[in-house]
Amino acid sequence: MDYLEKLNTSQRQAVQATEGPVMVIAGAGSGKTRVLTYRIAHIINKGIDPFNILALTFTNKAAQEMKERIGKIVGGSEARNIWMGTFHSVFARILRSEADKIGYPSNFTIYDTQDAKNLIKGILKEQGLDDKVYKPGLVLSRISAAKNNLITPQAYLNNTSLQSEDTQSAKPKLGEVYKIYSERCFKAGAMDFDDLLFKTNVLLRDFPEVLYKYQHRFKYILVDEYQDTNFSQYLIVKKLGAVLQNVCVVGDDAQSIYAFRGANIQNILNFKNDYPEVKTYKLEQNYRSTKNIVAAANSIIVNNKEQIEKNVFTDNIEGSKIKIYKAASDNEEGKIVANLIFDKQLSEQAKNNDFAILYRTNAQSRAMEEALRRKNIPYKIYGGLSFYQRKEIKDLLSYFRMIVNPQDEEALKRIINYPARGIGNTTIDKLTIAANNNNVDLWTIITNLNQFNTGLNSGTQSKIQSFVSMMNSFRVQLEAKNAFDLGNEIASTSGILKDLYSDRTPEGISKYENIQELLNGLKEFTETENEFEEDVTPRGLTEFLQDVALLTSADNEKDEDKNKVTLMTIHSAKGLEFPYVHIVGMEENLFPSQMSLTSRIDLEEERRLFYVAVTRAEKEAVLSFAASRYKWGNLIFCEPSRFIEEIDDKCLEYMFSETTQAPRSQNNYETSSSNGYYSKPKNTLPPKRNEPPKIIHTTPKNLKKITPNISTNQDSAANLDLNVGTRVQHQKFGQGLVESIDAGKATINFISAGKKQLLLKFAKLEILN
Ligand SMILES: Nc1ncnc2c1ncn2[C@@H]1O[C@H](COP(=O)(O)OP(=O)(O)OP(=O)(O)O)[C@@H](O)[C@H]1O
Ligand SMILES: [Mg+2]
Repeated sequence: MDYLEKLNTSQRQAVQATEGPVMVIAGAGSGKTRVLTYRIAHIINKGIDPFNILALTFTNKAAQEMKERIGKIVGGSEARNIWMGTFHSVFARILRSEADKIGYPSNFTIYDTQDAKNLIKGILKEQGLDDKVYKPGLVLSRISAAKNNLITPQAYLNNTSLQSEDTQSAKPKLGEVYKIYSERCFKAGAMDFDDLLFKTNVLLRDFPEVLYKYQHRFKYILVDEYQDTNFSQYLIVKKLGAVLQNVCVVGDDAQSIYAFRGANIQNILNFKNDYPEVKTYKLEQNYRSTKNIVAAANSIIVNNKEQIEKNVFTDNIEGSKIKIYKAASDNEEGKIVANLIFDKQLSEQAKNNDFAILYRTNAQSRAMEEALRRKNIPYKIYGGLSFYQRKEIKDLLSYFRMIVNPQDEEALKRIINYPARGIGNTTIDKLTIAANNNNVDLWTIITNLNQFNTGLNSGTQSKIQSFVSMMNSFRVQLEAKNAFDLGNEIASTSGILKDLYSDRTPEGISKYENIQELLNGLKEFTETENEFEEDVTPRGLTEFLQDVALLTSADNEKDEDKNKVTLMTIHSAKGLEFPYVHIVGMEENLFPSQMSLTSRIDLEEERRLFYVAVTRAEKEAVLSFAASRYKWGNLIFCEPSRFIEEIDDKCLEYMFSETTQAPRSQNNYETSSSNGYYSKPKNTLPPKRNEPPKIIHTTPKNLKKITPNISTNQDSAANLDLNVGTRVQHQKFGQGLVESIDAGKATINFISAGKKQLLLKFAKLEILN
């Protein structure tokens, strides 16, 4: 039990109190996430099957890291079987296996924000509503808020206060848009992100046997960052934990920063009401940061009226003060930060990945990126447009999506005329009207053109028909081909590769390379083996899409990104830590943001955000602000943020004086080369283009190869008398029911592990009935 020695007394108590409800509300860096990690390891060491543990984290990457750490403590490969991930990814998995109950196909599509907005735009157009009044983003956040509070479209329409609120804001039709939006998603076999939680709630509410099953499967439930759960998430945890009550939540009310997305700090207070027996543990020692940083953070957060009182101290060193830099402009701020990072790397032998630059809004990254490039400092940006949201990637993925689920209308609209095949917007509008009039989906219309009155001429009809036959030719291969082979075929046959190859602008070249990168990803996905040699659950496009749809922006990190400076918004930095943290844009109207200045509640949320930012730092936090910056094309003058003044003066060091406009380190500026351009880092230069397009196949290095060991297992397999309906026991997957048998392969639905396809000649199965 030596791992328990790596915890302080209260951490250890929280880890060892495995039975019954437990809550840990404690300050930043006090080891809450560490407690969750060790607690899970401890539960496994007590003999609980990892399949019976549900752990919900803020990103999938956090889940991955936690699993690795648990794996090191408990040994073996058991940790991989824990049900761990974000709320969205865990419940998407559960919804897939229960989809039929709520009328969805198990291969339902997950609409991202962009798909959802496009759908809303389409609905507004059809309904003749002005999208300047009904701004799609705003409509979507209203729908999202309704879903997260479990308000159905019908309940929305019946709710007089919601209705009058909408009427007052000149948007009386919002309820109807919500209703049509939900119907369209359903018809398209699609769920948006909020649906993943909303429908889970519906499932657990309307199907007692399903609720019972998961209540008993998840014997232990753990939630990190509990302060940022919304009502929908709160209710799922409450329902699942209601019987066994082994629910452990950890969080920090001072770090609640997602109220704008429906997170509800009340969930912490509710927890005590729901579980009167709850054991609460205080963690007061910060292990992350220097005394100076902890003192600064404490002095920030006391300005908030609404908070649970906490005492946070640290035994770490005093550390240097928090330095504050002033820049004349946002570009100069970028240069200052890049120079400071450069200098620190020299003086402290710091690595690139020891640094993070945090900002309030994504737009601020530009000035930082430019300055880092000038100094040849490698960096990576989290958030912003992730790889999978780039246009060319979404186009190809839309082909995949339609092949898996042909009802997926947003995917269909993206690709029916990409690459161009003469099917214009008017045609798509006509098809949409026909679909709505007949209450069917678009795919039904285009596969049965002669049965519906679409008003399209025969030329257009035949173009649509060739699109349909191409898609059908892909669809028939879905089961037989692996993700890479089929994906590769689609990229060439659809004409996407050719289209992008013909574009020789730098953007075109980079798009082409992105597609190659996606195909490499498919190759790797295809070749990654399932853990057991008998497990031949296919790795096709269906499985690939399931993995991709739920990646959060923090989950996209590639190996080559490991040693880079991190640029991210403060929101996405939650839970992370870095030796050196730069918080930039410390200006009024930017941080705190303009929108927050009218109410105390919003201002307090901004202050919590600042608290989160400062507490990411281990050794040093550096603040900077610009005296002017461009906003919407206009130069505006800025005042330093009020948050700077709120920090205890003892913790601060001002690196400028009001008379000298420029900061001290100005002399270090690198002058730009004579033509005013900087050179790009070598690895981003486009490749030479005199060779024909070529897809590069990478094979992951650490791939283990199967050496089938037929002789030892064949005999036992031959003796097995398996039939559909036979109950079996597998050494790792536990109990399951045989659903089908085909050519030496059985599809078995395991109670804990879900559906697997196993090769019978290898599978060590025991028959139970
Ligand atoms: N008892 C301990 N001994 C040594 N290091 C510890 C101990 N507890 C926590 N740490 C370290 O302190 C750092 C902060 O811990 P952790 O990330 O778990 O804090 P947290 O409370 O989850 O922070 P946040 O509120 O930012 O999410 C980590 O690097 C962790 O490994
Ligand atoms: Mg944490």
